[in-house]
Amino acid sequence: STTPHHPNATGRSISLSSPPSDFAQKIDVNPPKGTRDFPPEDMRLRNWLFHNFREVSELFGFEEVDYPVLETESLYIRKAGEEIRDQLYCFEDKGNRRVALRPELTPSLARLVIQKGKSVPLPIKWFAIGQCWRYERMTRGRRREHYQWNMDIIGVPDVTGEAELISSIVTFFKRIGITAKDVGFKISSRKVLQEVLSLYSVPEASFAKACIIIDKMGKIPMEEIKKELKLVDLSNEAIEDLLQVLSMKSLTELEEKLGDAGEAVRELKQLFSLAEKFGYSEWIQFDASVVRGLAYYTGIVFEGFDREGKLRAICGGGRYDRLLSTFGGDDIPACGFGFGDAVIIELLKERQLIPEVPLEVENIVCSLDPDLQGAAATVATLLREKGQCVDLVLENKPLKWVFKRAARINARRLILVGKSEWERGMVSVKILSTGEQNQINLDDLQ
Ligand SMILES: OCc1cccc(Br)n1
Repeated sequence: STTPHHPNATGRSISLSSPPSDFAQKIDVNPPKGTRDFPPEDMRLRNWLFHNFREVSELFGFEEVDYPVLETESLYIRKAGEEIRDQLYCFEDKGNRRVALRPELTPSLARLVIQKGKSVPLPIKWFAIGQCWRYERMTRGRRREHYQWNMDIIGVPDVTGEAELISSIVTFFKRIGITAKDVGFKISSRKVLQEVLSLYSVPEASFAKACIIIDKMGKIPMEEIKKELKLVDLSNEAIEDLLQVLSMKSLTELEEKLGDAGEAVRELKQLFSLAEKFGYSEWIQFDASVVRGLAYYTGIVFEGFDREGKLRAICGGGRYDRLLSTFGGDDIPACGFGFGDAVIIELLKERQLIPEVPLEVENIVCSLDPDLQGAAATVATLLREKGQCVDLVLENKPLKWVFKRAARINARRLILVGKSEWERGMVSVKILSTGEQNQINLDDLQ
């Protein structure tokens, strides 16, 4: 070839068919701010986590669904002052449509349920694992994407729905070695808030906004909380009473305040009674301060927390009986939860429960002679057709290189295709853990 050869940064010679000025400027090899790559080792851990999400969901009889990561922006436009709205990853597409990268999965679920209408019998039990996005100023250096496991039950009005969902999360925790000593669930109901506010004839429109403000308790100063509650028309008396109720940690105390006639107390008592029957009482506690930060919750709300108090909420969910009707659908009761892929990994690291997820390849196959590359391919195919995993050495490499690769990929067997054996229809099989080596007839290879 007449084109000049220039060694590039890696020392490999490449033929520069065009003048050096076109030589590529090195790109930024990192992913966009706030996003992650999943190289093989991380991907194996993520697959392990998602496999457990899926196994539990299927154990509970839920069906997997998925939706586009891109949705119409209007799905998330709620006027309750939610953080998820402030951080919406939204833009106008080339068709002048306002679209957004989904910040959560529940609105997509509501959209699909309405789309399916009567063709899907109730109750619907669906689960999904999907990447969700937020555009947060990188000042806080937080992630802009995470994967969320969701389970939702549509069409069950009673707290048996929430009890079932919490049971599924407890089942998940147990499967990965997390116990009630590591994690608990704080449980309350937005009906507590509703019943307190109704004592002060607070307008319905203020309810969702008040919830979002209260969800910021512990994150912003109490004076700021009170100021914001005043701005949504709560009187000082209502605010003081509300804050007093929100500090309650016992259902008995709550019952003394609200009486036992209201839905809030009745539903919470029923949920704690069901928890006994499911066998997860030691995992849950009443905590009136839990309201969660999504505007559409209408009843029971819960969040999983690490008892050492070092991490952010592990998961969260609750009842959202009005969401479908706000999208123009029928008034169908619903409950669900979201479980992110990041905090749980931080917890497993804290507890030294990150599992070993090694790469495991059954066979590495290589030819000892360049003329036997085809024979090696035949052997690889024969094994693969029997369901055996094979790493086929694709180039003519010295044995030292092959052994090094076999160790790196954790291969159990090395299959060598040599001239003299091949002529007798045989290959050499070496068990790498013991060094035991035998010549095997191709027909007996399995
Ligand atoms: O949990 C709120 C949330 C939503 C989208 C992306 C990330 Br990271 N976090």
